[in-house]
Amino acid sequence: MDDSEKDFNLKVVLVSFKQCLTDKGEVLLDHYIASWKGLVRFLNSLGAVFSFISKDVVSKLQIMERLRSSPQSEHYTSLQSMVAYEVSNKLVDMDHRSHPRHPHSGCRTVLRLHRALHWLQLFLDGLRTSSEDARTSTLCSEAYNATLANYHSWIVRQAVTVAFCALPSRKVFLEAMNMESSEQAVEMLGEALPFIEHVYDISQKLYAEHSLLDLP
Ligand SMILES: CCCCCCCC/C=C\CCCCCCCC(=O)N[C@@H](COP(=O)(O)O)[C@H](O)/C=C/CCCCCCCCCCCCC
Repeated sequence: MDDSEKDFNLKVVLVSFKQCLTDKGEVLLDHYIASWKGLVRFLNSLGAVFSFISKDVVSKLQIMERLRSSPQSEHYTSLQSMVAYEVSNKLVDMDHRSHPRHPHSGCRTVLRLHRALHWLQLFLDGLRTSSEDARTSTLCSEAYNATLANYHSWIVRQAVTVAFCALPSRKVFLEAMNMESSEQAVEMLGEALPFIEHVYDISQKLYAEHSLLDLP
């Protein structure tokens, strides 16, 4: 793991998902983007084998940041306002088209990150509940096969499987969280996971209500 990440505090990143949520159950995009930027920073610390993943996430975050700084930025303060604006203005490609008219809509872009958040939720819970000798590649694969793999091509799935082999041990992962001990790291995961789950569940319900879960 890259030494420059020694000051990386994953707790700040994971708990930052709590800041995404308002009392009214909105998911704020600025905090959502910031949380993902923190995850990318951790991903980059794992080495170049994950760069193809990191580049994809960064490209999606750049799309969202462009929308947040555009003349329409007021419509992109939350996932809820984004969905309402893009759906009502027909800015979302709702079916499988060979030449999408809105390949970089916020709804489509966030959906990819939303699916990845489900992977993260399952992976972190696996890390939290698994035995000390559990293989992180297995934890990652199980979470991936239950989530993102359903939306990826064969070639992406193969590349991901190879990348998983480069993952550090569970012990190294927990140490990377810069907590006092593995036990405290596991405890922190237990504190942070509900926030991630809540963001995921609200987003899932929002997308399902607007039939956006299968955007091409
Ligand atoms: C103490 C534990 C801390 C764990 C923190 C982990 C931080 C992980 C950071 C990011 C997670 C992965 C994000 C993956 C986003 C994938 C988005 C996606 O599905 N993109 C595809 C679809 O986009 P469009 O083409 O439709 O625009 C894209 O086609 C695929 C790109 C290739 C990358 C996909 C790989 C997914 C791997 C998921 C497992 C990541 C393992 C990271 C190792 C911890």
